[in-house]
Amino acid sequence: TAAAHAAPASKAPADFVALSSVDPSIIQDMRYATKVNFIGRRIDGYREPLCILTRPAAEALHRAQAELLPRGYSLKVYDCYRPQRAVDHFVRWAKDLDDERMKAEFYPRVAKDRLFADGYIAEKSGHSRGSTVDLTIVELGSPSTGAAGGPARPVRPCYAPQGERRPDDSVDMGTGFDCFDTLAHTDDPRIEGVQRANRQFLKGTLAGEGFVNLPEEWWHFTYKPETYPDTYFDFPVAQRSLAAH
Ligand SMILES: C[C@@H](N)C(=O)N[C@H](C)C(=O)O
Ligand SMILES: [Zn+2]
Repeated sequence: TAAAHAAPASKAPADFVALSSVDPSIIQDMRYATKVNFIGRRIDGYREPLCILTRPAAEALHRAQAELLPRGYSLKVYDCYRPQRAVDHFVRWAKDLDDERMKAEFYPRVAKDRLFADGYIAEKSGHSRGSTVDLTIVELGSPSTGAAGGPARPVRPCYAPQGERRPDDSVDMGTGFDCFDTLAHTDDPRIEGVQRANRQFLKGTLAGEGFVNLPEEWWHFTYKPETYPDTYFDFPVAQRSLAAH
């Protein structure tokens, strides 16, 4: 097997693009640039709430979006290219077993020291290779929720019914984004009816454009073939990291 390459450069290669330059209609709700995520702090390396991807992955999302818009739906991305320093932040956080500030919402039923072993977070992530994306589907016309905004509310598990868990304009996928729980497994048999149909709608639409789903997470997809199948980039998430800047 080919060795994994680290890429320390502070700039992205020329074939990385801002998704908004390829498709401005795809909604962006970049959780790791905010405190609304499983750590509860902004993640290292996310300088701006910006979706960056390799051009082929961005163009494939654009094709998927072109199928969804006439049907009254839009894609919404939660995470795209993820610098290695962000993954290192996840790893550091995971070792601090005393920090469970977001457990009650994001991983109530999984021990913190199992999150990597159970496949919910990776020490070497496909996101750092630039062709992996976390995303959902939004029905056009739904009131935008904005992850970081909204009034204070009681904390509820990410697998609580849609009307009880953290507000999100996503169609009902049965859990929220980054819900580290077996209920987030794409084909979990307890997910039925509209929720199962919504997961299949997302997976089927993206599969048609070359994306492969991670079975542990209904929201996680990798475009194949990857432009950089074994390079883990570390440039920050910022416009100025991109060649066109
Ligand atoms: C952390 C979550 N959003 C995710 O992307 N998990 C996979 C396994 C990864 O870290 O690559
Ligand atoms: Zn992911």
